[in-house]
Amino acid sequence: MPEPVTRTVMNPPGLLASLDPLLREWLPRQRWFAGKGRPVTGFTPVAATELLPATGRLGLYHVLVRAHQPLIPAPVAAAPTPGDCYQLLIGVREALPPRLAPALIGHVHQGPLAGRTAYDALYDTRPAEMLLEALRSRARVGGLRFERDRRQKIRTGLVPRLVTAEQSNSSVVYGDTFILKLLRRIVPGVNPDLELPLALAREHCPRVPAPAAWMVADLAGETWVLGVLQPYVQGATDGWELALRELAKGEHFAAEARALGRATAEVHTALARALPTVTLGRGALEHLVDGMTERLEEAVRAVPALRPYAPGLHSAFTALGDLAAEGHTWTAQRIHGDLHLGQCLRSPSGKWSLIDFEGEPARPLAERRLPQPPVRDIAGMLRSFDYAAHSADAPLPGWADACRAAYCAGYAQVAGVDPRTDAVLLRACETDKAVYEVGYEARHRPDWLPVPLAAVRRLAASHSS
Ligand SMILES: Nc1ncnc2c1ncn2[C@@H]1O[C@H](COP(=O)(O)OP(=O)(O)O)[C@@H](O)[C@H]1O
Ligand SMILES: O=P(O)(O)O[C@H]1O[C@H](CO)[C@@H](O[C@H]2O[C@H](CO)[C@@H](O)[C@H](O)[C@H]2O)[C@H](O)[C@H]1O
Repeated sequence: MPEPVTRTVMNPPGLLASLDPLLREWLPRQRWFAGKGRPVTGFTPVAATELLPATGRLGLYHVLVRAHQPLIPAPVAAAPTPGDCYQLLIGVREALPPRLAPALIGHVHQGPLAGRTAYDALYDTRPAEMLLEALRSRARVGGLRFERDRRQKIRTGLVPRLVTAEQSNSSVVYGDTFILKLLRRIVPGVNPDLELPLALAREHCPRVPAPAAWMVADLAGETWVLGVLQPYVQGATDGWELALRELAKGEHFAAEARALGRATAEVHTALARALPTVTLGRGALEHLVDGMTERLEEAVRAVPALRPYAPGLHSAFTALGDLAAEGHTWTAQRIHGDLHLGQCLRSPSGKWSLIDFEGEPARPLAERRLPQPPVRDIAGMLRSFDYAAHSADAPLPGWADACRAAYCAGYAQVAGVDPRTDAVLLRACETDKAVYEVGYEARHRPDWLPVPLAAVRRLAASHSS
């Protein structure tokens, strides 16, 4: 039985001074670090809570820290503003056992923790168990508040393991029953990664695992969402893996794409019931077009290889602006915001679920919570089929086109409207997504840059022709 969190010391003295030089080195190397390309020059503590004192065999600290990054021109598009706040769970031991070697942050040489070893405690069993216990028992620990939906039973004794897949955040699976996503870059306010799954649960939408518990910090009159616990879809394969597997076998994926289209439409329909929808008139559409144009300009500054295609890409946005000027309107609603094959899980029985409603991680929270035309999500999925086709060792001609058509047809079956009939909007959204991907890949995975760049070339040519 994991012990509940019992001891809290807010802002333990000297903690950050001990860790500062180590975090400067370690933080930028983390996959989930959002400020890539600019050095970290220091930290401001936002809140630190001692969960276990370092006097014992294991010291444990929950730390919210703002990373200082100098204001130099950002190397790629949509770089976050300086001073992003990160959530860390830091363990401190005399020495690390070999199983925790990948978790090493460093050996502390100064301050009250000098002589000890700091590590990312999410890799460790006991700290992960303590988090689950805190969620189960609705604990309050300093400024940390753990909440749960009492209708979902959370058993004790579930064995934790850290998910090692590439992620924007960090997740721990408990006994193949629950998965806790700890958000890494955190912001104050309502987080769509909790808000939307809760809204969908209220609508009894079976396509999204309903939050079982969540963890927040109450700081200076604001609530910061720190983590969400959801039922774990056992034995699931994500759409990206599955698509690549089928491609490797030379198989088509249209039937699954159609099912994914239906699942997306079910989620959109439920979101439109659960949360307000709005009509986007001329002003709002001009704003949308301006946003897409700015994003393109920013991406061109950051990735000069985009420059020759900018006029062709831009024409997709002006075409949308022209329709708005003619008086066309669109309905907007809350959407997923960053939908791609990796956000779709297929259970062994063939049921598709959608996960990760955080939206595009680099966008400001307020923007991520705005109602959007649902075609934005569809554009994301269409791009994803293209990504998969480009990532295959042996390309299958027509594979992506067949998936794209089947996905739209599946969507139309449920939603009653085929996204392809909205060609100008769909094209603008797909172009915007490809531009976003160029920025994303340049920052996180430069080797992947050719994939969205190939799409950019195609999209630019189709707009200018
Ligand atoms: N409810 C779930 N059931 C099974 N696996 C899940 C579930 N939620 C997330 N995962 C797995 O964890 C990974 C990361 O989750 P995700 O929400 O996409 O995190 P991030 O925002 O960090 O990318 C997913 O790719 C998926 O493999
Ligand atoms: O899953 P996240 O919320 O972290 O989303 C980010 O990372 C994705 C990659 O992991 C990125 O998606 C891009 O690559 C996918 C293949 O790995 C592809 O299926 C997507 O279509 C493509 O956009 C996503 O853009 C980014 O926000």
